[in-house]
Amino acid sequence: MKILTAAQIAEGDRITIERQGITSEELMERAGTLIFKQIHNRLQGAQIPVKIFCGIGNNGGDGLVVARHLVQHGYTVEVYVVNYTDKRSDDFLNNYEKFKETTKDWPQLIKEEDGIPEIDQGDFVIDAIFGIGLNRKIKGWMCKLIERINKSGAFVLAIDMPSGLFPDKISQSDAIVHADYTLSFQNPKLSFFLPDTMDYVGEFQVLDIAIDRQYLAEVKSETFLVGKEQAKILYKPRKPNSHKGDYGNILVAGGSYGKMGSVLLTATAAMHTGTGLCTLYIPESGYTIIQTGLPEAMVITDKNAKILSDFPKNFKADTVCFGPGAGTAEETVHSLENFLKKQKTPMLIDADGLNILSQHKGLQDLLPENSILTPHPGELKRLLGKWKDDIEKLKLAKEFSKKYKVIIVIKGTHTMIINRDEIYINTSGNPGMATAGSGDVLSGVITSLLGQKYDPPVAAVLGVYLHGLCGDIIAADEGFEGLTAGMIAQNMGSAFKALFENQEIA
Ligand SMILES: NC(=O)C1=CN([C@@H]2O[C@H](COP(=O)(O)OP(=O)(O)OC[C@H]3O[C@@H](n4cnc5c(N)ncnc54)[C@H](O)[C@@H]3O)[C@@H](O)[C@H]2O)[C@@H](O)CC1
Ligand SMILES: Nc1ncnc2c1ncn2[C@@H]1O[C@H](COP(=O)(O)OP(=O)(O)O)[C@@H](O)[C@H]1O
Ligand SMILES: [K+]
Repeated sequence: MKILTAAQIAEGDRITIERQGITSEELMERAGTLIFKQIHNRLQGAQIPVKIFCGIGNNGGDGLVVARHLVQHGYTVEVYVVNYTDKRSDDFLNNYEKFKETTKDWPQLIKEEDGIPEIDQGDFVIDAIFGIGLNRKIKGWMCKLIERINKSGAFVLAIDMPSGLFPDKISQSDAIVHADYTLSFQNPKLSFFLPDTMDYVGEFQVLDIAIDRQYLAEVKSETFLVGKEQAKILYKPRKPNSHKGDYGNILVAGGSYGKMGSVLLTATAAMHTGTGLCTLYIPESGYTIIQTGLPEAMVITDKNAKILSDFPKNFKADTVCFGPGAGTAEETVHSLENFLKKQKTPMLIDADGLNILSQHKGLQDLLPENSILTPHPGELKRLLGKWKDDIEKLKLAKEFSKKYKVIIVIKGTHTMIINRDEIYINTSGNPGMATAGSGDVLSGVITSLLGQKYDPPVAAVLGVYLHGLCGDIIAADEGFEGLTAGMIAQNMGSAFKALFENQEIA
């Protein structure tokens, strides 16, 4: 699914109105009615005090539609218009009149701090102050209103977006509604997925308001959401008439004394992702650990007992994963440099491999084209330098991706795959995966797909999705706390199976 900018969403509304031969008020009625139905489904007529705060634009208009339906269905509703200016939108005004006609009552106007009502913990607050039209930071008494909403402890439902949040930039103000739930129209917004802003959104659901399908199909976006539907079509079925040589001969290089488990996890994950042949290149002291832990894999040992210092001269792999547990010793820098010089096909660099690249920037020029880097935020900061906010982080990552012709997988709650100007936002995974070694497993999954000749951007996008999906499948049985990286590595097969099953896990 595409992530659209505020301007593209507004254009979608305009085209929909034109092509469907409806008025903008009818589109607003459609949007507001869908929100009402969701609320009505949840509340089932319960007499919870509902307080709706409406701005004076179309987000406020949506709020008034919801308010009218709630009143008509017998809910206890207080409607407030956050009247910071009298320049109200036409569709707001139409619904303002309609509300009065239907309910025989005007909403209450808030024009200053004194007019802000008390909000109790037991209230159900609907935030319809600002949506995608926010174009500057919120000032004055409206900050006090937002502060009161946030401090109230009431359940807060945001319409389209929490007020104060921009769809695709970061607010420098803390006057942002902290929603428990957001019901958004048609396409989710970028800020729903960024670490800086996602907590304001709470849980969210996207409602289909039937924006023109042709417009949605044709509109150009460089930011995409990856769910099961998108991941499924990337999968390449295995052929009956095939042998292990068809599924990649990969090399996993890394490990150091005390950190041999990392490469074991990586290689185990690769084997369970369908790799034909897997060889590990590890310090000599890891030999027994790996041969016992993963009998399917072959092992070549470095001459150094505790760290990598060299590279396997007479070994040719389809792709290489370098870095898990490797450390950053001078000898290991030399080892990575040799791999980079020798490997002509895209490879994957993770963990200490990335730290070495950050400390020895000259090595970045040696990265084979379309290699994949898989940093967590700490590793990314070392690689790119500091950023002001998540939007600048994405800009820096795109610049790095273009300069070095590589793909960057920024790991996190919503892992983002950066391929030049494109961003793919992953939707699978859960907090149970915030556990030691789950990143090592991801490296094994993506390297395996690279070895199976998936195009590097596809290997990254599909690998990240499957890794998260596997985590979700395990968490469904074991809970978040019970989930370990080893379980993900061992159970990757279940993620492939779930790609083609109907039940909704992620
Ligand atoms: N056609 C329709 O009727 C539809 C309406 N929708 C709703 O329309 C919303 C967008 O409506 P609008 O474009 O009217 O914008 P908003 O209702 O989000 O904002 C209203 C106006 O406030 C002003 N403003 C922006 N930032 C401000 C600030 N910090 N302080 C004071 N004033 C500020 C701007 O002039 C803006 O146009 C969406 O979020 C959604 O809720 C659509 O999503 C669905 C279709
Ligand atoms: N809250 C979360 N929700 C979804 N996925 C998560 C969450 N926390 C961590 N992950 C995933 O787990 C992995 C953690 O990787 P990383 O930080 O490198 O761990 P390690 O270094 O221990 O291997 C990443 O793929 C990340 O996206
Ligand atoms: K809102």
